Amino acid sequence: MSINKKSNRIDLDAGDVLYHMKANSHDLFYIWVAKLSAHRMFKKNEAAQVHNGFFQALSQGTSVPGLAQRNGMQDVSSYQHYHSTTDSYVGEIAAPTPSEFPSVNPGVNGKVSAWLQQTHDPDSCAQELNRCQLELSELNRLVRRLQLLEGGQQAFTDGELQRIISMQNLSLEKPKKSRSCKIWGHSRTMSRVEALGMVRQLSSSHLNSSSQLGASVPSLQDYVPAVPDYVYSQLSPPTNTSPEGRKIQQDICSVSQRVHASLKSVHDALAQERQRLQDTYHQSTTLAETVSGNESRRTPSVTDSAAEYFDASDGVLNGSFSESESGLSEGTTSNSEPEEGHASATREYRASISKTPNCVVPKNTGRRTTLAAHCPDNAQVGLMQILYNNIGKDLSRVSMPAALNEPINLMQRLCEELEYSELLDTANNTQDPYQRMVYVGAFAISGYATAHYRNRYKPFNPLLGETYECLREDKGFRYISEQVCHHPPISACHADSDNFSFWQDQRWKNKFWGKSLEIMPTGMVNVTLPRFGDHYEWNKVVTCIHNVLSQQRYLEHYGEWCHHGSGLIRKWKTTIFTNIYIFTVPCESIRPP
Ligand SMILES: CC(C)CCC[C@@H](C)[C@H]1CC[C@H]2[C@@H]3CC=C4C[C@@H](O)CC[C@]4(C)[C@H]3CC[C@]12C
Repeated sequence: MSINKKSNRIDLDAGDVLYHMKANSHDLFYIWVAKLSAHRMFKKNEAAQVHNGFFQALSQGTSVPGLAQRNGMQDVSSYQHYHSTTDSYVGEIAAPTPSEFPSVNPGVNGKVSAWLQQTHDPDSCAQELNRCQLELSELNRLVRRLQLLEGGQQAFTDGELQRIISMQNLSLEKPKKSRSCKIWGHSRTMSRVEALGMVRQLSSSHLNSSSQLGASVPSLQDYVPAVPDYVYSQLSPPTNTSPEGRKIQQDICSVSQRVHASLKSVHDALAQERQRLQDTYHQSTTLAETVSGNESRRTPSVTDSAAEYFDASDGVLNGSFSESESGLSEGTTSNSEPEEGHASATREYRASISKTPNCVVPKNTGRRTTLAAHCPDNAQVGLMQILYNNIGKDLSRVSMPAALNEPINLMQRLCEELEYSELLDTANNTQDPYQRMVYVGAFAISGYATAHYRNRYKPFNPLLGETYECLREDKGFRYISEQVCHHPPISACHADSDNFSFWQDQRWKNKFWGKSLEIMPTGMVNVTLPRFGDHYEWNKVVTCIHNVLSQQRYLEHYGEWCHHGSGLIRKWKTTIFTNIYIFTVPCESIRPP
């Protein structure tokens, strides 16, 4: 979690998802921060506690608290303790010392806690059980009311029971073809005394005090099966027909169904967790067989960096790290394929637009079609190790191996945002202002088109004062840019053509979250269309490099994107999930008077 007091912002890294929240007032901000901190502390303790339970269970070979319920309720006391601590939001149990679990090393402990932290909703079971307890109290109340209604008797005494049994001529012999006996699994006939004892216990102790209900649940389950249906049902023949009685019966029915549903969901959740635990266990044992000596490696802590790009340093390659660690092995060869595919698609597209009458595209520009140098294979670069060695440091000061770089700098990369400048040409030749806006909007997101293929290398950070110029005769524009600030890095650029002018000065802010890296651009992008005198302006969305250290690296672009055009003001809310879909929702469209 990171907070920004000035802007009342809270950023939360929840593993797969990053949440960005902004409180409307300072008070609200402080309340949120206090609650989130309390929650985080609680979660930490809870993880330590459950973790503790798991290891105790593993080392002692007993069942886990909570699961114990299903395994015959032997461990009810520990379950209740766990439950009560989660309720009161107090985590009194400290993480176990390594000596408590001699068989488990700290690395594994850390992994298990991390695993537990990722559990979908660890306290949903506790909530569900709480709800269940309330429902059972309600059920108890309803049953008692029904009893009162039916005869004003709260519980059966020995004498009363005997009287009822003799009066009603109840049979304590098991009926031969009874189906109910199958349900409870009884194979012998009960004696009169046994039946009376059980019914008495059931009626007096378990249906009496609602406050004890939680504690009595296990014994209720123990006893209820002991009373065969055929005896119990005969004790209270369905004589009651009053509307209130019927209503209570209906309520009992619906509350029981809810209890059943709650218990079922708890059961499902626990079964799911069990499965997950099993899977993780299998995975880690297979991994442990292939990778050795990983104990000392920890996940890097979340570091906040106001800086952006790392200067490259040659020869810092560390070939000793495993492929899985560097996260760059996969796609080394396959990566070229999509690049090629993309290049040929681009060529085809260019060929198709060159046929359009509007565009005059010189066929042979003499420009190179590929970069002079190939990207080196950076599969062996141990990013993890580099980050470990620099935990807590400002990442902008950390030297990164040049093998991580593509052979272009950031200003060149920014020039690629003009790859689909035909959209602006078309906009400048479109009469309908709304259509123009659409073309400009399409151009604004076209800059992200390569994001899917380009997530393995980073551009070089330009030096202060470095310039880059690009003449695109084929597209009819010229582009110039300069690095105007080194710390923080700010690149300014300007492009001109007959159909448009384009300029931007972007400052990049980075946030490293441990698993992902967020790039937050600040500054506006501007486009003017000379034919109509339109001026469009928009901000850039956040680019997030997910799984920055692993093989499943992918880029995601998200955020609110406001797009203003002269004559029209349109706000778009845009979320772009690279490789999946681009989702743009126009929020407002106002034509000023
Ligand atoms: C080498 C590994 C570890 C990291 C790779 C980082 C790559 C994917 C990062 C580093 C710099 C990033 C670029 C920085 C700035 C911009 C401009 C923005 O308007 C669109 C995204 C874009 C173009 C980013 C795309 C992703 C990017 C290229």
